[in-house]
Amino acid sequence: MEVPGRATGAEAPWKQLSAEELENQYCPSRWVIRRGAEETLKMYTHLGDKATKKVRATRKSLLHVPYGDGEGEKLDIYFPGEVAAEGLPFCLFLHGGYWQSGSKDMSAFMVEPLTARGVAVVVVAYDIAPKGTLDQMIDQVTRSIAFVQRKYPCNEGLYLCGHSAGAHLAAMMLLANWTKHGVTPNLKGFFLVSGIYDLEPIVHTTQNAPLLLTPEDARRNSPQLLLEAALARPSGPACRVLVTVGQHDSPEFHRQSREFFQTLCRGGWDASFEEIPDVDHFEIIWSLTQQDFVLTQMILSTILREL
Ligand SMILES: N[C@@H](CC(=O)c1ccccc1NC=O)C(=O)O
Repeated sequence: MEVPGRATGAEAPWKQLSAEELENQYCPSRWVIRRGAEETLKMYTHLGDKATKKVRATRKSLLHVPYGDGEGEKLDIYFPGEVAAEGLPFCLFLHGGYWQSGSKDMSAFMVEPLTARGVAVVVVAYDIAPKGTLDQMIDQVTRSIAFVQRKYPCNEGLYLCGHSAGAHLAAMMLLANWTKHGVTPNLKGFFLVSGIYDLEPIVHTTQNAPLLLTPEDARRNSPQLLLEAALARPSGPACRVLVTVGQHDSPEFHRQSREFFQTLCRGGWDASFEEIPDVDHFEIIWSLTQQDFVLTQMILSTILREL
């Protein structure tokens, strides 16, 4: 089946936007509909904090586990039962915040509903900018996955979920070269939520101030370009990729998700695309605290169907 996409060589659509409009399109809080931008960002922090405190008090967990020697290379593991069991599916979560804000300590959104259904959740920290560069973050995420595979070799599957900038980091793992890590992680699925896959437009926005990405850095770290060039299925055959975007995400975020999905299809990946109704860029992730949220259900049914 021919999947429609941009013809090679055609000008990228974002290049036709004015500097002001580009800034607007890549500032997710300007597109929220139910509350103001500032109130939304506060609520996101508050709900993340609250969910994290709650699961740390109620779930069996291993907190601040080092996956490398760096100060920031830590992860939290939350278990479904009373014991730190091994033969479980593990869902690793990568928080968003434009690679410059957020932390694992306010990002345990999906922990309660997933652990309630028998899935262990790992919330991964990485060094955000300006401390970390994008190349370092990608390397850290790669090592965190190798670490979990090594620690739990009898796992029932590793699933990777990322939000926004975290979805970018997760998507880069579709292209990871595991040979130098001496372990092949049992990756069975990717849940990419409101992500950015082509970083080039970011270079021309104020979001780039702490990141200091050159156009070359952006291209080297863009899964959209890397997959277009590879057009192959780099990972195991039984790996599913769910690309989702919020109904109220900006048109550029919609375009990025749709084009990434189309490229995945062309590369032979088992990919699907869902626009999640009635949510903005932040509601899409904080609603994962709810068992009956449509995206929580999609994640759970993907993981549990595989068992
Ligand atoms: N300064 C941005 C914040 C932002 O983009 C963001 C915040 C929390 C979680 C994800 C985000 N976006 C992408 O990583 C804004 O105002 O929308």
